[in-house]
Parts: sequence; structure tokens; C-alpha cells
Amino acid sequence: MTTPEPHVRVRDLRKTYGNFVALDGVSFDIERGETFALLGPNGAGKSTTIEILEGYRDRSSGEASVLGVDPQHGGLDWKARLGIVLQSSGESGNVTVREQLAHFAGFYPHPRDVDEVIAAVGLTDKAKSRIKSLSGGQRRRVDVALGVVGRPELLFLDEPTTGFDPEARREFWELIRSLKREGTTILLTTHYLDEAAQLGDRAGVIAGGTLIDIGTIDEIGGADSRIPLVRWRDENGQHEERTTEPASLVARLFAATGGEPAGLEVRRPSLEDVYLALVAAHGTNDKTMDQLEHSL
Ligand SMILES: Nc1ncnc2c1ncn2[C@@H]1O[C@H](COP(=O)(O)OP(=O)(O)OP(=O)(O)O)[C@@H](O)[C@H]1O
Repeated sequence: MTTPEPHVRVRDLRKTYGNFVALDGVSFDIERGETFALLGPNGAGKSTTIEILEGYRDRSSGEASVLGVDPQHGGLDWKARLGIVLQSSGESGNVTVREQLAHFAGFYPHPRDVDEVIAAVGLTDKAKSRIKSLSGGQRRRVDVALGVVGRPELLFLDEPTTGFDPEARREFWELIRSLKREGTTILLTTHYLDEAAQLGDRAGVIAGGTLIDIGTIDEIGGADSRIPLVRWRDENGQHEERTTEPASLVARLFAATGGEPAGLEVRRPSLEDVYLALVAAHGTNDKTMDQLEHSL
């Protein structure tokens, strides 16, 4: 049996703007049906990568294949298989939410039901409202609806939940889970690490134009970075210990103090903790400053 070709394949991708190196040899695959989270600080190169894959930007060198096609040469048939939610949208029109979605749905061969999509993004009450009258978060939901209405095989989500209230973000996660269940491949960029942990099967961390780590959400940062931390206080002050067996340590502390130690806390590092340590260790800002000085 042959393994199906990945939906996204990137090899040694480079992008320069004048002297500035925005992407410096990035390689990764995204398998069919997988949700891949591309993480990284501001200016790391996430949008540049995603826009090259969407066919909106040309690469300087390297290889890229999206649904088996070089994005620099993707035609309308190829575009119709993609769903795109850009980082910032121009959706501020004079038409209603429903009109706009129905119009977009008409571009695709097998669109989703417009009213179901409106309900899935929580805009049923606003279906007949003009887009320009919506709040920022509601407009962002329209962007997401427009990205999924064409029933894409591959969905690009560039910071999709910026401006969403916490409840809307959770509703959005449910929508993405249902798309995942249907087999949609998803490339997500987000600064919300809990969002990446909730939705991502794998993640790549990009900093200063280089992929500094890649793996399943649990693998990012390596096993050592996930070792739990136990904190407590006693008459000698505050203590903390990292241990792979927090339950044994807590049991020992209970035995020694004859009850629960003061300020007892057992914390497993979150993806956000691990990510912040990774990016700090990489010293992204230094590299960016070096590049800036070089280009001045
Ligand atoms: N058209 C351009 N001309 C010059 N430099 C650019 C251009 N577009 C992007 N850059 C630079 O390339 C780098 C990567 O930008 P990119 O938008 O890909 O970052 P990002 O990871 O998406 O950041 P953010 O999280 O802020 O959206 C940045 O330093 C940015 O200033």
C-alpha cells in the first residue's frame, strides 16, 4: 500500500525581502486530515509561510506543494479546494451576512448549507444584518464562515479567533472539531497556545524565520520540559521541585508535615510554558536585531 501524499509539503522554504531574511529554510509536511498549528512570536514568518502556501506570495527558493500543486501555479480549480481565513479581512460590506455567504457559496462546486454555516459560527441572530453594522468579533466570525462555506479539503486559518470573546472561541473550537471529524486538513496560526493545544495534532514553532521545533503537541519542547513542578512552603520558606513522580513527593510531604503542606501546588507545564521557554532559549529578538542592523 502506498502512503497518500501529504496535503502540504514544504522543503527548505526561503523568503527574502531585500536584505531581510523572513524565512530561512523551513521544511514540514501536513498529512491529510491533520490539524497543524504553526506557532511563533510576532514577525517570526508564520503569515509569510501561510501566504506562500495560499499562492498569495512567491517564495524566493525551496519547494512547496499544496494538494499536490505548486501554489505559484495553482489555478481556479485548485483554489476552490482551499478555504482561507486571512489574518485581517476586508469584510465590512453593505450586504447582509446571509447575502455575502450565499454569494461566496455560489463560487464552489459543493458548498455547505449557508444557514448551517451561519449557525455554526453563532451568527443566526445577525444573518439579516449588514456586515458593516457588526462588531469586530462578529465580523471575524463572518471571515471564518466564508472560509468554510466552500467545504474545503484544506483550510488555512491565520489567527482566526483574534477578537473573539471566550465563549465564541469555544464555539469556534467545536466548529473546527466538526470539520476535523469530516476529514478537513487544517493549517492554523494562533497566539493562543491553549487554542493550539485544544485543536492541533502537531505543531511547528517558528522563530526568526527558522523552524525551531516540530512534533505532536505533547512532544514540543521535549519530554524534560513537561516534568511537573511541585511547590510548597514550610518554616524555611518557599520550595519547588521538578519531579516525574509528583504523587510520591506530595505523599512524602504529607507524611513529614502530618497534613497538607502550606501553599501546595502541583503544576504540569502547559504548551504556553513550554513554548515561552523554547522561544526564549532561541533568542529570537537578538537574531531579528542582528538582521535589522545588517540591513540598515
Ligand atoms: N512585504 C514585506 N516587506 C518587507 N518585510 C516584510 C514584508 N512582509 C513581511 N515582512 C517581514 O517579514 C517578517 C515575517 O513577517 P510575518 O508577517 O510572516 O510574521 P508573523 O509570524 O505572521 O507575525 P505576526 O504574529 O505578527 O502576524 C517580519 O519581520 C515582517 O516585518
